Amino acid sequence: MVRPVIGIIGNPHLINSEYLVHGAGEMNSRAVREICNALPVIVPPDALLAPIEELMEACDGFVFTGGRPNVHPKEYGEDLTEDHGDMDEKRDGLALPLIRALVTRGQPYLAICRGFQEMNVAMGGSLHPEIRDLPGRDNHRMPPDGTLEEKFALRHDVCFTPGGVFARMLGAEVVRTNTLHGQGIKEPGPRVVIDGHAPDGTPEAIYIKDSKGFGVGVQWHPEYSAAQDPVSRPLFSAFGAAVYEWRAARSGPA
Ligand SMILES: N[C@@H](CCC(=O)NCCCC(=O)O)C(=O)O
Repeated sequence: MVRPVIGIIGNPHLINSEYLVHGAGEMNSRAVREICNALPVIVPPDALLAPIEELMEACDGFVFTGGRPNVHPKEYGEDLTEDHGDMDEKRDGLALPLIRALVTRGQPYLAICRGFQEMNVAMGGSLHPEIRDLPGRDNHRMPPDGTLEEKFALRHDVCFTPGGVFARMLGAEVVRTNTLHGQGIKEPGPRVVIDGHAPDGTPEAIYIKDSKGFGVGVQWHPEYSAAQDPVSRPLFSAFGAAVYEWRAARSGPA
């Protein structure tokens, strides 16, 4: 059986402070393989190496992964400050136009954490550089120390719009998630629908109004222990079903 291909947008990492590699968390590939039943392919986060037109033909769907560097504020019309932390303009240069093209085409994608923020910016929204500094907001950052299990521990609820896209897809109006981010949505893009919030009001789940295809973004990390998590499994399953439908519509049943 020829499985659909899901492109997993990677991140740059320096090995020994000198050797640049492009990679993505194994947990993303595992969720794509085990739940979506698709072939995971890690995509270099550089549009010069992986032009989006070629990517959209080579892959049936995409996962926009998390990443420590932030989206450059110039992408939403703001000046860079120290608060914005590290940047990755090459990834911005691939992810933002790719998301816009996927929305236009109706090709499936799942946006996670930085990917969620890229989705909002790509569609005309803005970000706040440090949401824990906002009145009434909690600290959503990854614990600086501890085990991976502690860093990805479930730490807050997400409340979905009753009867909305996420509530129907995940079969619940309130779910429990992890949280590993410092930035967050400030203003949603004109077509960005915020369908889920944390108790402190932080946007946690979005989709694009009047989209032709499957495309959702989550601020948390559903890829962690996805096969065992009651929220992650239906999320990746719905994404996988959309990718299979895309593949079947393009070239017959996979
Ligand atoms: N940089 C953004 C997005 C956060 C994110 O994607 N976190 C996952 C990586 C966690 C880590 O390696 O620190 C933000 O901080 O909001």
